[in-house]
Amino acid sequence: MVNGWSVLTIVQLLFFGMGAYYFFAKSRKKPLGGGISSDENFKQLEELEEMRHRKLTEPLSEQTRPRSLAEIVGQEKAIKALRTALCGPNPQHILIYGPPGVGKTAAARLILEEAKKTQACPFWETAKFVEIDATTLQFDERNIADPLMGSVHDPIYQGAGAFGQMGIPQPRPGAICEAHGGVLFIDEIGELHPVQMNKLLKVLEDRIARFQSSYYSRQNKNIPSYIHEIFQKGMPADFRLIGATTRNPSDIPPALRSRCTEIFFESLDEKAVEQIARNSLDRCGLPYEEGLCQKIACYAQGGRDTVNIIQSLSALAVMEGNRKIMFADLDWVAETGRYQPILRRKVSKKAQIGVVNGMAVQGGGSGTLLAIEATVQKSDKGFLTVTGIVEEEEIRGKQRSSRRKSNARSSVENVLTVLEKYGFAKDAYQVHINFPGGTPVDGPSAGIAMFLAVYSAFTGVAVDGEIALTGEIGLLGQVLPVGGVPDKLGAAVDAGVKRAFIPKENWRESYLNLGISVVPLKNVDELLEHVFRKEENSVVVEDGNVLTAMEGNL
Ligand SMILES: Nc1ncnc2c1ncn2[C@@H]1O[C@H](COP(=O)(O)OP(=O)(O)OP(=O)(O)O)[C@@H](O)[C@H]1O
Repeated sequence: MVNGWSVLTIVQLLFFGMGAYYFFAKSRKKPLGGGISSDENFKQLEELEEMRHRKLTEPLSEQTRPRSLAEIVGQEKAIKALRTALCGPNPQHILIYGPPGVGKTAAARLILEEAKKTQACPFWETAKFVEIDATTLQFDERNIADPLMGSVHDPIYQGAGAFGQMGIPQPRPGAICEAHGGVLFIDEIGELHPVQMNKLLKVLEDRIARFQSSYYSRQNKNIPSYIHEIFQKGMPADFRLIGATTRNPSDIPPALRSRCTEIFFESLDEKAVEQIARNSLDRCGLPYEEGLCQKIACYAQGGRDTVNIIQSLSALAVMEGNRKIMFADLDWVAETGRYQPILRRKVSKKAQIGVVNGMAVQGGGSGTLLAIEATVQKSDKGFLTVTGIVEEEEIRGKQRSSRRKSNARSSVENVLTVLEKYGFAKDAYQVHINFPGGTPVDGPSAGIAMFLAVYSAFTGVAVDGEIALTGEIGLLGQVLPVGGVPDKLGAAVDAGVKRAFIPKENWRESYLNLGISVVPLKNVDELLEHVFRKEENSVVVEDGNVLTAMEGNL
């Protein structure tokens, strides 16, 4: 009996086990949504999990990324402006301009956390920083997928799932909704398609994301109430925008600019690059030869270049088993990476005839010094040659574009007219003005600098090498205001300029703290008075120290 019971029990258990296995195996084979069997699903999940565990070491660029605003080097003014714009009780939308690799993205990534620490700031602890790169956003006219603005997954699509079968359109929120309550950072914002830009402007205005679909009907009872609400009232998209760009402000649509606080990141000077190199090398933990950071600054334009060079140096040290990074290693990295030594122009202490330093702004809004050379020779008939400038400019309008003679070229002609007041006869001289160095000059702000160069060449009086100028010239010799003066003065300070001349209307009290003498001008008479009045001219011009434009070694 006992044996009979146990045989029956064993048989029953056997049948039960087989049944359970049958059902289990069947359920694994049962297709999931999208026609994938659960076996396949398990397999894919396992592969994903394995991929997640397989990690390479953290790249140096990650290790050296600034972790606080204090670690962003050489951008003190811009960081202060960023704090002012975002960390107060009423945060603003922001546009950040600047050359590549100088800390724009790094600063944007840190500013929201900084704002959260401020008492009055409206960002919640959970506020998100959502980052998107405009160069990767392909504009899709059919609006099937839009990671920025969001899209609607209509029931006609394959894989629209259970909702699709019931004819329900499904709104898919984009980055603007994800960033609700926080910050939306759009890198390279200047690359947005004009249609995307217009949609973004609308969202900044309304702070709502709207969704539309021809499959949506208010009467459709199948549609869940939350989807009805999204179609009827939109989805909240109240965020602060931070856009970063390497383009010039004039390339950004005025409608966007007018809604944003504009902040300018500077190109990094040698000292800043050295500091970034020192910080990064310290984080690598490898000793290095004294003076290596200064040498890195000869090759690196900005922070990204610096970090890349150090990444190669540390890899080389590990590969060759070196204990210390040496100059020779840097030479090898520079050679194989095709890094060119950077010419950081310092002004010459020598006074020169027909050579002056103009102050200019280049792409991304950073300041630079520009040499301007002039020669004047007696001739039977007047002749003007200008080299190194943009001869013609294209003006692009909405409907059409047109070309005109460049502002710089017209400005040279103004200069010669003004010089007539000083005894210069246009018809009796051959004048050649040159802008060496390959920086394209396309604006009128070199007016007074060209005037001084030609005046010097015409009179044979040398100009102090440690002065620099910016300002448009009017036909009556007035000095007219120009843009970018703070950046221009920054570049003048870096290049060792002692006196800088600017239009009176550009004057600001803060220029008193620059450590150089900044002189405001109303007209070119004042300029000549300041530059050539003996007692004010700090440079004693000895004969052997005077060069002409042709002899001058710039
Ligand atoms: N001013 C700086 N101070 C410290 N590190 C910097 C600075 N600028 C750049 N770096 C380093 O270079 C890396 C790249 O800089 P970042 O991405 O912020 O440049 P960017 O200005 O946004 O350039 P892009 O316009 O090309 O996006 C940073 O992660 C950081 O390691």
